[in-house]
Amino acid sequence: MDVAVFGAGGRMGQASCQAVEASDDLNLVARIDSGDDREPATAAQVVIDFTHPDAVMDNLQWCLEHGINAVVGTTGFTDERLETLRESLTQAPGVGIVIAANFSIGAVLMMKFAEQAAAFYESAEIIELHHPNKADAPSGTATTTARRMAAARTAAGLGPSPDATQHEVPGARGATVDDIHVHSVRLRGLVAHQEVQLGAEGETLTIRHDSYDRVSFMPGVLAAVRAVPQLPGLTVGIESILGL
Ligand SMILES: NC(=O)C1=CN([C@@H]2O[C@H](COP(=O)(O)OP(=O)(O)OC[C@H]3O[C@@H](n4cnc5c(N)ncnc54)[C@H](OP(=O)(O)O)[C@@H]3O)[C@@H](O)[C@H]2O)C=CC1
Ligand SMILES: O=C(O)C1=N[C@H](C(=O)O)C[C@H](O)C1
Repeated sequence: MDVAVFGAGGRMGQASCQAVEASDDLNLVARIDSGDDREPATAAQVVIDFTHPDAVMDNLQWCLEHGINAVVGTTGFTDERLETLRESLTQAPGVGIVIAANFSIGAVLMMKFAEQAAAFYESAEIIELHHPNKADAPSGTATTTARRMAAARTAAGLGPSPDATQHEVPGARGATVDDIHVHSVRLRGLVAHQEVQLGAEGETLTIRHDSYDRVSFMPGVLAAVRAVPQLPGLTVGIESILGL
């Protein structure tokens, strides 16, 4: 299968190019960076996009106009953006887009376990920790985890986590995503890490995932690349591709 990488010179783009080139069944036909002509990518059946939240929607519009499938790891997907893509996909029959906030197997499992556990604990908070060159906060993984946990909590009849704070320095309690507090650490030496902390009377549960190297994302990226031609429309997350 012929593959193009958008954001090829970036951290994830470089790792993706290496992974595609190392695969017997995939052929890297274009490396596209900001300002490059995308024309060489018209030879691809699948585009991998690891660019920037400000660039990704335009890139995907281009893919749809050219009938090219896409595997997208770039963050910044709001419900509105996903709805825009669903509408655009109706004009591009047969084309598939897979978007995942995190392609590492451990992170996919961490999100699933956190969602399962969320219904059983009165308190829940998320701490995400990343390298200091990351453009966005909170991370896409933390936002996705918080939304899934919040939905599970609501379904279980739980309200917001108990919190008697009345006086705080602004930001001390982090951001809130669907009523779940999310704390973002940016630290030289880190790659991508997340801890979900849950608490009930007399016990806590911590679910932690660490990506120490960007190779950790590649099995998930390649599984999505191989699957997307058979997945017309929008697929969010790779759980179904991994058979979870
Ligand atoms: N889903 C997942 O598993 C993962 C997702 N990510 C996400 O992937 C994204 C990229 O992360 P990372 O690789 O660390 O970032 P980098 O900044 O290292 O790389 C982004 C690259 O995209 C290029 N770029 C920007 N705009 C365009 C465009 N319009 N067309 C083509 N290339 C473009 C940049 O070029 P220039 O510098 O010249 O602007 C840069 O080379 C982020 O949103 C990040 O959160 C990261 C890791 C895992
Ligand atoms: O920018 C990163 O590095 C990462 N971005 C994704 C996110 O925002 O969740 C995935 C992973 O955490 C690494």
